[in-house]
Amino acid sequence: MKNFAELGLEPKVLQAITELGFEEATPIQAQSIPIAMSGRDMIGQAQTGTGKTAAFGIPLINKISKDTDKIVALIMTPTRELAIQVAEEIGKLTRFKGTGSLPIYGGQDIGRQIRALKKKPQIIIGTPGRLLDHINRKTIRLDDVETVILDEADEMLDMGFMEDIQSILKLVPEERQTMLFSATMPPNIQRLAQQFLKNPEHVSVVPKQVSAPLIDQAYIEVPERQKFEALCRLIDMESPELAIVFGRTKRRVDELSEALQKRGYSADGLHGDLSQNQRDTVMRKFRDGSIDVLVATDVAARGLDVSGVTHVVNFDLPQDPESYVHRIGRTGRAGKEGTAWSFVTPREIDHLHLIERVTRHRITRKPLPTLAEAIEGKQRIIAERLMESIESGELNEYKGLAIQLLEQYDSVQLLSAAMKMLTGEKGDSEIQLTPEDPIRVKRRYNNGGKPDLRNGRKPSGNYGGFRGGNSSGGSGKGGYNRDRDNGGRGGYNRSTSGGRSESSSSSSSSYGDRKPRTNSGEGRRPSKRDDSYNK
Ligand SMILES: Nc1ncnc2c1ncn2[C@@H]1O[C@H](COP(=O)(O)OP(=O)(O)OP(=O)(O)O)[C@@H](O)[C@H]1O
Ligand SMILES: [Mg+2]
Repeated sequence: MKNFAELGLEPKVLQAITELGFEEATPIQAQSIPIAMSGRDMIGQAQTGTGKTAAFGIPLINKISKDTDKIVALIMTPTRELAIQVAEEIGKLTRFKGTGSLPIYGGQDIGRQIRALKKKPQIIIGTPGRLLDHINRKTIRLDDVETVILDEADEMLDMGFMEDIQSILKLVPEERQTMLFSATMPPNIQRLAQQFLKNPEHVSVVPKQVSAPLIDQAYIEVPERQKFEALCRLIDMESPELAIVFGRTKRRVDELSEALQKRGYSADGLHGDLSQNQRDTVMRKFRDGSIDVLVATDVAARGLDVSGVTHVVNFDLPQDPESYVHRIGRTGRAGKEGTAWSFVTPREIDHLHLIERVTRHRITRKPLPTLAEAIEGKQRIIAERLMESIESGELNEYKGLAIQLLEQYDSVQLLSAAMKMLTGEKGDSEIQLTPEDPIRVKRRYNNGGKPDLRNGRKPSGNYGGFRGGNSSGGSGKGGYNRDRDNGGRGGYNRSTSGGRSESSSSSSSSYGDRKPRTNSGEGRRPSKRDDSYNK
């Protein structure tokens, strides 16, 4: 583990890191920062939630001199939400240095962006489509850009941004530093790297397993028709702090979030067909904890960093094993533990085995939570809420009536009735969701071999597969393993308590939907990508 102070960063950057509560550099940070500071091009791969944003953000900010009013750095991300989230982290890191930065993404009023650009930010964080729009309008000039960062590069290419990225990169002076972060290294990423990076250093934090080790993974075999009941029981039993439930299609997400609300859960849905405003509102509520369950399509699978997400539920299995890794990676971040549950219909068991094979991780089978477990979980929460209420005081105005009631009824009986009401039972009204077809194993995976997760081709070159995949071309060491058994958290710690409030400032989240890889519903869109995210 490396201390940030050993990396030779300037004091104002170090101060910002301390303020963020980062104590030690994560492995990807410890390896990337010195290379980035040397000015070399680089390619980085590491597991979800291990701090890749700061791995490029810290050296970038360290490098920028304050006296310029030109755009000297460009960060590209696949979705609007990520542009905003990365901009926020950059904003925190530039706090003492005062470097200006601005997110530029589709769905936001372009006039407003043009006005903000007049304030001369030095770092632009944007989605490719909207960036190109500004470049064509000449409201963004790239002539002075010295550093380019591609975050989630494979995802950007998957979404059909290859041409946009190429057009943008061609406009950046050749004399520059380029850093590319990607989960996978399929041939098209390698081509992009060959075309635009100069002799890049590979940094790959190679895990034994593909997914983060702090995520407990389980599955429940459940018929399609019983999934909703299973979800309610699971939520009751586990009482997550914050949970993300992934559904396969937009219709599914709508139906599911509505059904959960009907049953009294504090849930809301997120997908690419919602208006920008609705998406902002849902994300803000989720970040500040005023909703506990976010039901989402894969739009929320990548990069999203919300602290306090203790549970991820795959209500529907994802099509790709890779998507599974990204989805569950929304929990178990920054050294915290998390739990991932997947619902698997009997016909999807093969698909689950495929996910296990590709991720090299066994997913434990667990029984459907029983009604008794669900009720017990619910009651535990109610008891906690009652105790919190007692501690908060302010009960005086209720006391008179309480005394009266106690004269009439037994205290246990009274309290039980109150608890029953508090469980928010709105009756177990029969809820039926429109069934989804089971996922089938794609032929390309059926060879029992190790598939290239993107292109159905064997990985070529030194590296393939997931972030930090099975073989690495990089200088990766033992990876980002936190050894639970010896009680150590070999990982990294935040000194501040973190918690929800930390991210609650990120009010204006917005998403673009990704090009779905599903075979139904939103997957049927013919276009290469959903232009709503960028334009
Ligand atoms: N050195 C550190 N110490 C403690 N926390 C950190 C450190 N670096 C980053 N974090 C925190 O870890 C969380 C995850 O970071 P980040 O979003 O950059 O992960 P990522 O590797 O990009 O994940 P993904 O693959 O999902 O995009 C963030 O909340 C970030 O603030
Ligand atoms: Mg990231």
